Order: sequence, then structure tokens, then C-alpha cells
Amino acid sequence: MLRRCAAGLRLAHFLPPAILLISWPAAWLTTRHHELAGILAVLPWLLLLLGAALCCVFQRWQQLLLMAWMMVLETGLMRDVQSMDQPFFPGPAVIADFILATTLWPAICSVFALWSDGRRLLPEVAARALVLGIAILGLKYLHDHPDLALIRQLGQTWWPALHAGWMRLPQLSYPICVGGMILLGLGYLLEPRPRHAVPWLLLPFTLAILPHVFIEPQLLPIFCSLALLSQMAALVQESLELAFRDELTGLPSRRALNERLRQLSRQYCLAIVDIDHFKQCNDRHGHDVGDQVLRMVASRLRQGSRGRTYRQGGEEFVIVLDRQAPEAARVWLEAIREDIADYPMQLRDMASRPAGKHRNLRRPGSSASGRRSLTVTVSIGLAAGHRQSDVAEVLKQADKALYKAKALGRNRVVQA
Ligand SMILES: Nc1nc2c(ncn2[C@@H]2O[C@H](COP(=O)(O)OP(=O)(O)OP(=O)(O)O)[C@@H](O)[C@H]2O)c(=O)[nH]1
Repeated sequence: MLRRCAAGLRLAHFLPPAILLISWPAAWLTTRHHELAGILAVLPWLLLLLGAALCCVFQRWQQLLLMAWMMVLETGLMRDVQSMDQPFFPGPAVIADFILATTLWPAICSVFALWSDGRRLLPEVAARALVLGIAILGLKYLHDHPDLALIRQLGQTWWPALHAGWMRLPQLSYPICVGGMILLGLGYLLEPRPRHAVPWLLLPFTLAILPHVFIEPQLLPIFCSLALLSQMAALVQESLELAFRDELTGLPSRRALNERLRQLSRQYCLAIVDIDHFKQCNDRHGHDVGDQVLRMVASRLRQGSRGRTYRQGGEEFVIVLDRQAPEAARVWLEAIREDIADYPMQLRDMASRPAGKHRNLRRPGSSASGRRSLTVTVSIGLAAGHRQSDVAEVLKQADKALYKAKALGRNRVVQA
């Protein structure tokens, strides 16, 4: 389980938002030029419009509401900061806004990011909009009628021993932020998607930036703009992954393979890997077990990879070995074939479990561990090429070699 989670963890999900968020000092320096400073007032709104358009195109309502939530906070705090006569003497309304913003921000940010999309669109959007509406109305009410007792409660230092000097926000913000990061981290490990990675990075960055906004108000629109851009980057990245990544195995899909094949030029090898008797496996053990087998083979191919593995479709994978001689490729493919054949795959005993919503319960009499093991073999066809123009022909040769491997009894590598 842990290994599967670690395999799902991808630097590419964290890199774009990390670069964007880290670049805030550079963006802040540019606002020192008066001509550019004016742009800041409208930039977050323009980005929100662009983000909203992208969310509508990709039908990502929860990201849209998350962006709206960022904008609400930015607008509210900016209004507060601009309404103050002196930066160091905020009134009770401003203090109420700030304390609520710093505690509610990480909480709502985590809830929205983890609230997975359901099938019924309208109730889903309505429920999220309701949560957001209640938060906004609560903020507005407390801004208009600051409740000093509540402000004191939320803003007090509950655990003085744990309050370090660098903590400039109300103490409650920190455990909420850490809790949100833990939940988002778990959410990411269970379902590695950029939309979990972005808020995970946003939370600590926001907490680091917020204490400085009363002295440097421009930080608010800058940070909000960068946060909106990170959300948009995640949106585009997720859509690209949908198009270029196979959801079941996590491997790049056939579309990505076609792109890669167009870039091959010098010496290369193409190997087609096909699971043996996969139809029988599906018929005997069920489609769920078939999917488990596909994921296991994909993970063995990826882990032992000297090249890049793609899921071509069904139970077929293609490995692109760029700049590799066929002799070396063959040795490595033999090793991977043996590795798969020797792998004792543990199956959850689906057959001994009740169907429907009780499928996670064990039937009386089934084994305590509820596990069986299964061995899987693959056949591999290998072909080598030297020119881009040969790619289609090399792929055809690899396919022929694969059929030969099947005809010779399967569980073997045949070179064209
Ligand atoms: N579980 C599962 N099965 C799939 C998936 N995609 C394709 N299949 C099944 O894969 C099987 C492919 O079987 P065949 O192409 O007949 O070949 P085979 O049984 O593997 O036999 P040989 O290739 O001759 O060893 C079909 O039964 C498909 O339904 C998938 O994503 N999940």
C-alpha cells in the first residue's frame, strides 16, 4: 500500500505551484514600479475570470469555489488594510476579519480540496456554495458587529508553551493549518492529483504571508494572483493527465505513446508486452482481479524500467527503449519477464465476499486474511530500429514477434 502511494507521488504535481508561490518576492519587487503597481488592483480579478472560464470548460466547480474563496479573502482583507489610518492600530472590525480569515482560510481550503466531485452536479455545487455563503455571511456579520468576546477567544494563545516567536498569527490558525495539511497529504496519497498538491502548498505559504499584509498591502493581490495561477496550472495539468495518462495503471496512455514515437530518431527498441491468458483470468477471478493484475504488471514494468512504459490498451503495454541496443534490451526484458512470473500476487478474496454495498465485509467461513495468490506471466515481442521513418514498421515487427512468443507457448521474449 505504502509503495503504491509512494509510486503515485509525483514531483510534477508540486513543481508548478511551488515555483509560482516561491516567486512572490520577485513579483513583489516589480510592484515597486509605480506604473506596474496599478495593474495589481485588477490582476486578481482578471485571473479569477480566466480561472472561472477554465473551471467552466473543464467542469471543475470545487476549484471555482476555492478560487472565489481566495478572492473573498483578498478583497475583504485589502478593504480592511486600506481603511486603516495607521497600520499598527487596527480597529475591532479589522481584527475580527483578520482572525476569522486566518482560521477559516485553511479550514475551508482543505474542505473544498478534499470534497470529491460526486455524480449529481447541481446538489454538489449548491452544497459547496452554501458552505461558502455561510462563511462569507459569518465574516460580514462579525465585521459589522464585532463580538469582542469571540475575537478574544479565537485570538488568544491557548498553549503558550507551543507558541514560538515566529508565530505571528492567532495560535489557532497553526493547528488548523497542520491538520489541513495532514488531511490534504492523505488525500493526495490516496488519489495523487494536482488539485490536492496545490492547496497543500498554499496553506503554509498563506500563513507565512498573512502576518505581513498590514505593512505591505501589495502582498495580498500578488499572493492571491499567484495562488489563482497555481490553481489554473493544476486544472490544466489534471486535464492533460486525463488525456495522456491511463487512469487504471497510472502509466502514460496510447496518446502519449504516439507523441513519444514521433520523437524517436536514432537507435531504439520497441517492446510489446502482453499478459498471457488475461481473458481467462478475468473470466475466472472477475474484472476487479483483472484490474489488479493490470496494475501489478504496470508497476513491475515501471519499477524495473530502463525505458518508458505505456499502456497501449487492454492488456498490452509498449516499452520504448531509446538509444538501446537490442542485445542489452533483450537481457533486461528477460529479467523483467522473470520478475513478473516470480511475483506472488496477493489477491483480496473477492469471491468470498458478499456483493453490493457489503462487499467489504467477509463472509463467514472465508479465510481470515481473505487473501489468495496468483501468478501471472507475460509474453514480449521486441524489435529494433534506427530511423524515425521506420517506427511504424518496427512496431509491426514487435507485434509479429509477440504473436510468435504466444505461439511458442507464452511467458517468453522473442526478438524480431
Ligand atoms: N479487467 C480488465 N480487463 C480488460 C481491460 N481491458 C481489456 N480487458 C480484457 O482483456 C482480455 C483480452 O483478452 P484476449 O485479447 O482475448 O487475449 P488473452 O486472453 O490475454 O490471451 P492471450 O493474449 O492469447 O494470451 C479481454 O477479455 C478484455 O475484456 C481492463 O481494463 N480491465
